[in-house]
Order: sequence, then C-alpha cells, then structure tokens
Amino acid sequence: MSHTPLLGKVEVAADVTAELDAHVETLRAEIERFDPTVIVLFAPDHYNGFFYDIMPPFCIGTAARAIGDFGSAEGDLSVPAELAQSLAQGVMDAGFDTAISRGMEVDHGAVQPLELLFGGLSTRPVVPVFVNGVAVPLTPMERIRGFGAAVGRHLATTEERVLYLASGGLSHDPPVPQWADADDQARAFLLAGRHPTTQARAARESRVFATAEAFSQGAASIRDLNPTWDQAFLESLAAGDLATIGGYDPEEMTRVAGHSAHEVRTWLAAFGALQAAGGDYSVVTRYYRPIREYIAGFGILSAAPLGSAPSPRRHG
Ligand SMILES: O=C(O)/C=C/c1cccc(O)c1O
Ligand SMILES: [Fe+2]
Repeated sequence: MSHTPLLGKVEVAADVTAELDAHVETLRAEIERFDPTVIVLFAPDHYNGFFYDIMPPFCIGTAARAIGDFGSAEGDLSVPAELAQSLAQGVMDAGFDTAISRGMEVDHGAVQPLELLFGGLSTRPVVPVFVNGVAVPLTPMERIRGFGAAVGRHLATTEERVLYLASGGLSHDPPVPQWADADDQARAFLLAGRHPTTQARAARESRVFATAEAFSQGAASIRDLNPTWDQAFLESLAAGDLATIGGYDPEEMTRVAGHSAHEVRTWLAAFGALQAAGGDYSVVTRYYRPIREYIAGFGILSAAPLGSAPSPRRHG
C-alpha cells in the first residue's frame, strides 16, 4: 500500500477519507483471517534512517526502532532476530549482497502500515527490509524483483506463515531534497542528517505541509501525480506480470511519476517474494485514488496464492 505522512493531518473530502478507511478496514480483516506468524515489511526511508554516508540498495534489520517523524509511533519494532539473520544469509546465498542492520532506524514509511493494519509497532513479529527508493544511484528494477524472489524462496523453506507487506509510492514528488541540486546545507543533511533537532524536524515537516497545501490548490512546483502510470503499474502487478515492471527505466520513472515514485520498488519486492514463495496469485483487494492533499497516488493491492485466496474483490 501507499503511505503518506499527511494522512489524518490534512483535510480531505469526507467521502475520500471514508473510502480509504473502508479499504484499510477490508485489508485489516483480510490479514486477520490470514493470521500471519511474521510480517516481512518492505519499506523505503526518507533520510531518517539511511543517509548518503552509507546507502545500501537493501538492508535487512535484525532489530529496529521507529524514530517517530510526522507524529508517527516511536519505539521498538518486534523483530525476530534469528529469522531476520537467517533471511539475510539466505538472500546472500542466493546472490544478493544485502546489508544488515542490528539497529535499523525506520520512519513513517515503515510505521504507517503497521499502525493502520496492526494498531502499533510491536503487535506482531516484523522483519523490516529497507529498499532504497529515493537516493540515486538506484539498482535496476529487475534486481529488485530478484531480491524479493530470493526473500520469498528463503522463507518458503520455513514454517512461517508470511505476510509480505510493502509501503510506498505510487506516483508522487514530495519535497525531499535531491543530491544533484542540493546546496551545502542540504548536502550535509543528505550525507548524515541523523537525529535532527526538534526545530529542524519541525521545519522539514512544515515544508511538507506547505507543499501539500499548495499542491492541492494547483500551485506547487512538484511533479503532478500520474494516475495513468499508477493504474498501469497496479495492472501489471495484478496480472502477475512482474517482468514488465522489472523493465522500468528509473530515469523515465522520475520523469513521468516523480522522484519518490521509486518507492514502488517495495511493491515489486513484495510481489516478487509472493510469486516466488507461492506461485501464481490472485488479487483480493484493489484500490486506487490520486489524492493531491496527501501528495500521493494512493493505492492498495493485496493478493494471495491461487487456491488460498478468498473470493477476489475489485474496487475503484
Ligand atoms: O519525509 C518527508 O519529508 C516527506 C515524505 C512524504 C511526503 C508526501 C507523501 C509521501 O508519501 C511521503 O513519504
Ligand atoms: Fe514515502
């Protein structure tokens, strides 16, 4: 599913909020029926936990703490360390040299789906898997599918009932600084801006709120949402056509869907894992709406291996 730190913090038409809430509720019930023993959470980061001083394409956390940006929950995630470590070994054995972290710091990108779907950070065991979706250079999209598949193949050898959960995207272009055009101060932040002062964090969050307000009034200079691109992406995922998405060109993605559209890498990894672990799948819940107030093409897509899925439902 998409995430946005503006959720619940800015005004959106009541019918849109109700529609989104209803789909989250559907997803919650779906997950409750599935009753996962572990959640593998593919999430990006927005220069809160990962910086240019060392920016891996992937990182598996054996312990993690949420930093609490934009009023999101702060505190420890419940990470099964042994499983996370064996997962890291498994994907390395499969040819993906993932980083690991024994003290990962995660932000709203990881936390929001945990809050929405599970009511908190530590109600279920979670293995956090960082997928870089913001800091160029970016690994090819096909590599992301392969990484996700390695995760799925490894976990299919365990007794775990795994929910692969992805957070990010779709098309959006929030005001996250880019190294290429950043001034010295912004570069210092991008390089190693961990644990900012309360003041610096507030200034950053105010900038996002101001951009969202201007964007909703058609007055921001960020790239527009791209519902056509978003729906095509969802359609390929729904059809199990991960090869098409694996062929996406990152530069083209930035151009047509915004700098943060690379967060869809988390979706590709999760569906890659699902396909590798369970074969063909069918869609259970699908939702999409471009929501300018949230600076988000907001999507939800859930799926289960064929034969195990409750009757598919299609929304919006
Ligand atoms: O972390 C930030 O500064 C902004 C993040 C953001 C803003 C708008 C939509 C999103 O999906 C974001 O992650
Ligand atoms: Fe994001």
